[in-house]
Order: sequence, then C-alpha cells, then structure tokens
Amino acid sequence: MKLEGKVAIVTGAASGLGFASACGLAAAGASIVALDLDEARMARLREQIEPSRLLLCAGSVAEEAHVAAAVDAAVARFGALHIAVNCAGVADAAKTVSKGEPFPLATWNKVIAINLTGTFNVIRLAAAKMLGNDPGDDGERGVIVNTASGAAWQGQVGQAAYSASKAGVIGLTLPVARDLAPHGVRVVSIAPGLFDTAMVAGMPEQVSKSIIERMVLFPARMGRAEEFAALVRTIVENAYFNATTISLDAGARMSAR
Ligand SMILES: CC(=O)CC(=O)SCCNC(=O)CCNC(=O)[C@H](O)C(C)(C)COP(=O)(O)OP(=O)(O)OC[C@H]1O[C@@H](n2cnc3c(N)ncnc32)[C@H](O)[C@@H]1OP(=O)(O)O
Ligand SMILES: NC(=O)C1=CN([C@@H]2O[C@H](COP(=O)(O)OP(=O)(O)OC[C@H]3O[C@@H](n4cnc5c(N)ncnc54)[C@H](O)[C@@H]3O)[C@@H](O)[C@H]2O)C=CC1
Repeated sequence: MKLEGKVAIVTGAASGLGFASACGLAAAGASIVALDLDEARMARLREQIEPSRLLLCAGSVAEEAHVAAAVDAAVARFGALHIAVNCAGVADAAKTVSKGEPFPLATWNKVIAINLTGTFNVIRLAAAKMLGNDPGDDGERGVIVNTASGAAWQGQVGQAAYSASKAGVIGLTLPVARDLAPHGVRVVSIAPGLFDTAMVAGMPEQVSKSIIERMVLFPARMGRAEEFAALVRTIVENAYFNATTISLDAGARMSAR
C-alpha cells in the first residue's frame, strides 16, 4: 500500500517504537492518529508531524470506548482508516514465586489486558473501519502491524506474563489474517529483540547489559527505534507480507538471565 494520503492509527505513539513508527509513516505521506495513555509525552509528536496530518487521542488500548472513539475520530477527521500499528505495551516483571510470594495476579491481568487484549481490541475496531475502504491495488483495503517480542519464545526469568502476552500476539496473527484476507486486509507481527527505548531504560541495568554482551549475535548493540519504524513502513508498502511474525533482533537468543 502506498503511504501517500493514507491514514494510520499508531498506539503507544508517545514513546519508543510507536513514536518512531508514527514519525516514519508521516514522513512517507500518511496522516497519523496517535493513541497513548501519556498525553503529555504524545504532544512531542507535534514537533515532528504537521498539524493538518496529526490527531492525538489520549486513552488506553484496553478500553473499548477509548479505541472506538479514536477510530471514529480518525474517520471523522481524515475520511478513512487504512493502517493500524500496535505498539502500546508494558513489561512488568516478577518471578512466579518470589521470596514465598506468588506472582501478583493484578500484574498478570494488567500485562495481558494491555499487550494482548489491547492489541486485539485495536485490531477488531480498526479492521471494522478498514472494511469500508475502496479497494486499492490487488483489492487491498488495510494493513495491521502488531508488536510481539522475542520473549514470546525465549522469555527470561520474571517474564511469564509478558511472554504469554506476546505469544498471544503471535498466535492471533494467522487466524486474524485469515479472517480479514477476503476483505483485502493484511496482518503482520514484528518480534523485536532489545531496542533502546524507555521500556528498556526502566529495566534493571544487568538485563540489557547481559543481553547485549552475551545474547545478541551482530550487531552487538540495542536496536534503534528508527530500524523498527523502517520495517513497519516496508510491511505497509510491500503487499506480499501477510500472516507472519518477523524477527527483528540481530540474531538474539535470550537465555534465562
Ligand atoms: C522488552 C522486550 O520485548 C525484549 C525483552 O524481553 S528483553 C528481556 C527482558 N528481560 C526482563 O525484563 C527480565 C525480567 N526479570 C527481571 O527483571 C528480574 O529477573 C526480576 C525483577 C523478575 C527478579 O530479579 P531478582 O529479584 O533480582 O531475582 P534474583 O533471582 O534474586 O536475581 C539474582 C541476580 O540475577 C540478576 N538477574 C535477574 N534477572 C536477570 C536478567 N534477566 N538478566 C541479568 N541479570 C538478572 C539480579 O539482578 C540479581 O543480581 P545481583 O545478585 O547482582 O543483585
Ligand atoms: N524496547 C524493546 O526492547 C522491545 C519492545 N517490544 C514491544 O514494543 C512495544 C513498544 O515498546 P517500547 O516503545 O519499547 O516501549 P515504551 O515504554 O517506550 O512505549 C510504550 C508506550 O505504550 C504506552 N502505553 C502503555 N500502556 C498503554 C495503554 N494501556 N494504552 C495506550 N498506550 C499505552 C506508554 O504510555 C508508552 O508511550 C511494546 O509492545 C513492547 O512490549 C518488544 C520487544 C522489544
């Protein structure tokens, strides 16, 4: 799908991978609907994207009403919705039992609600709008890009909830692509390794240090958000990507810690 004149909703757009994706899609000519809990940080997008092609929506991907309002606003403001990029996420970690205390169920529920249910909430509501688009080349009406994680396959100590949520994103990719293929909507997930964002800055320093020094093959550094954004753009522009999860991780294989 050519990006010029298209409309994309990007979740988690206030920070990191979502911020870079929003900027990258806008630079290629798309209008952006940004959805994030963090209204203040999201406002930084105004310095990167011209106001006539930017709509900021404060809200949670896990709330039906918030996402419904954002996709409605996209169509009201820009006339259609062609692209959804799911980047909103959290990485709260705890061991299954730590010092005799079981993993807090509230933490489990939060991670699943945002990373997995939130992703599907955006998919279903955005796809419902995409089905109303006029078909383009090959009958294409829309593209959905999700963010999984290498932790879906190789979760470290403490990552039960996070890994389960990201494995869920990988699991839904094929059936959702099958559901939407007759309507000309593609679905692709990206499984990043370790990227230099606020999420990783919030982890204990040994975590990123040991991944870069021992688990990444080459290049031995964190990924840059722009490298993620470049893949998002490629997925949108290349109609032959569908129903798959693409690793973007410099060959990383994570060990237990
Ligand atoms: C974001 C993505 O999508 C990509 C990724 O997933 S990248 C991988 C991210 N990995 C994580 O987030 C790991 C999550 N786990 C943790 O943060 C911690 O294991 C935890 C907070 C849950 C428990 O930490 P803890 O209570 O210190 O556990 P404990 O077993 O006592 O730790 C023993 C030692 O191992 C270290 N350690 C624990 N987990 C570690 C890890 N994953 N890497 C390196 N060192 C680790 C601890 O810092 C501690 O070191 P010191 O003795 O020097 O203090
Ligand atoms: N940084 C990394 O190494 C990796 C990140 N990922 C995934 O990439 C995605 C983006 O992560 P980063 O940019 O690194 O993190 P980040 O912490 O920099 O950005 C995440 C954004 O999501 C927003 N958010 C959190 N909960 C939300 C909710 N309920 N509704 C709407 N917005 C919400 C936050 O406010 C924040 O702006 C996440 O899904 C993360 O799990 C996956 C693999 C590696």
